[in-house]
This record gives sequence, structure tokens and C-alpha cells, in this order.
Amino acid sequence: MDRAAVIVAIDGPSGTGKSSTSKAVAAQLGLSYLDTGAQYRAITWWMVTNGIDITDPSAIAAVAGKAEIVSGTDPENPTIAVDGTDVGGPIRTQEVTSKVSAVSAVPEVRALITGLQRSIAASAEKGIVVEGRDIGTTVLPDADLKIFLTASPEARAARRSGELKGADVNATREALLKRDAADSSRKTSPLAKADDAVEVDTSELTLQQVIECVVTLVEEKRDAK
Ligand SMILES: Nc1ncnc2c1ncn2[C@@H]1O[C@H](COP(=O)(O)OP(=O)(O)O)[C@@H](O)[C@H]1O
Ligand SMILES: Nc1ccn([C@@H]2O[C@H](COP(=O)(O)OP(=O)(O)O)[C@@H](O)[C@H]2O)c(=O)n1
Repeated sequence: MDRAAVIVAIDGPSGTGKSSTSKAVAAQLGLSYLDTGAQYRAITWWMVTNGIDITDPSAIAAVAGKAEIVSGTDPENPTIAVDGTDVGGPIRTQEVTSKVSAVSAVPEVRALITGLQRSIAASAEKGIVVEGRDIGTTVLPDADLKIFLTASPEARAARRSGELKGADVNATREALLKRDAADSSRKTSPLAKADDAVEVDTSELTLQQVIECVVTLVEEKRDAK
């Protein structure tokens, strides 16, 4: 008999290990993978490229539906395209990173992207690991397993500046905390831990340990279904 699809929500602030953990868990268990941050980055990239004033929420809301965002959900090769163009590289620039919180706070943007996320999750035959900020609270409140990853600002800044070669750790830490504050304080679907999420502090854990912890939790849920 085929196993029932298992839905896993992984939320938390920047640099806690969501993407690396989610991709590895999905690959190990044969599940699909969705990076919802990449979708918000993609719509932000589209706004910037089309000269939309991102300080004006009504200007963003008016055009939010124009960008066609397509996510590839293979954990070995996740992709993100806007209007048929691969934007995997351009969505990681500092410009997009500094503007994404303003765009993702606009309710019309969230409504569109949340709808997209739910339809992707519903069509994942074997199940899916979805990572973001509001997956357990808003997008997939009935997920089989919810994980909320945390880590100290120091650990997160060190990880992020390790990726951005030559970046100053203090500047990275400040930018990251500023984005967390914006994401946590917005009115619509802020970054938050769901009441029924399992919280894992990754500050002192290796990536491998976090992956093993989440794989074990998913297997327990899957076996109980
Ligand atoms: N437990 C960990 N220990 C050390 N480095 C980690 C750990 N988890 C993730 N990393 C590294 O930190 C960086 C940020 O991880 P990422 O998965 O992109 O976080 P997020 O998706 O939460 O922003 C990556 O370079 C990743 O390899
Ligand atoms: N479910 C989600 C995922 C991301 N986001 C927004 O998208 C931004 C980028 O998300 P990301 O996961 O790529 O961020 P990093 O992990 O790279 O720091 C976040 O700072 C949020 O503003 C969101 O609002 N809701």
C-alpha cells in the first residue's frame, strides 16, 4: 500500500538552517521541497525590475498578480522562475534581500503566494517539506509535523557571513535582526511559532544533527498515519 502523503512545515528566522535542513530531509525521505522565501524574493525581484515603488503598499498590491511564479520542488534541484525566466541567482542579491520584508508584508502579495503554496502542497503525491515563516501558523495549519528552528543571533550571523564571502559579521547580524523584526511585527501572518510546533535550537548542533532530529520526527509521524 502506498504511504499517505506527509506534510512537514519548517519555520524560523533567517540563518537557523531551514533551507539546508528542509532540502536534506526531503531528499532523504523522497518528499518534495518548497522554499517559500524564494517565492517572496521572486516577487520582490519582479517589483524591483519593473520599477515599482516598494515603499508604496498600494502600488505593490495593484500589480502583485502580474508576476507568474513557478517553483520546482525537487529537493536535489529546487528552481524558481518568474514569467519563464530562471531567477535563482538574482533573487539572492543584497538589493532583493533588503526589500523583501516590505513586499512580503503586503496582504495582497501574501494572499496570492499563500494560495500558490497550498496548491503546490496539495499536489505533492508523496508529501512535501515546506519552509518559511508562517507555514505552520497560516499556510498549512493542518501539517502533520511542525518544526520551529531557532539559533542565537551570533550563530546565525556567523553562518550567513560565511556564505557571503568577505561580509562583515556585525553588519550581517544587524541586517538579519532588522529583517527578523520586520517579519515578526507585520500585521498579516507574521513570523511566529505555531502552538503545536516542536522548537529546535540549532545554535550548538551541527547541520547533520538537525537533519537527523527532523528525519526521526517525520518518520514517527509517517508511521503513525
Ligand atoms: N546547524 C548548523 N550548524 C552550522 N551551520 C549551519 C547549520 N545549519 C545551517 N548551517 C549553515 O548556515 C547557513 C544558513 O543556513 P540556511 O539553511 O540557508 O538557513 P535559513 O534557510 O534558515 O536561512 C548555510 O550556509 C548552512 O550550511
Ligand atoms: N513564508 C514566508 C517565507 C519568507 N517570507 C519573507 O521572505 C523573506 C526571505 O525569506 P528567506 O527564507 O529566503 O530568507 P533567508 O532564510 O534567506 O534569510 C523573509 O525575510 C520574509 O520577509 C515570508 O514573509 N513568509
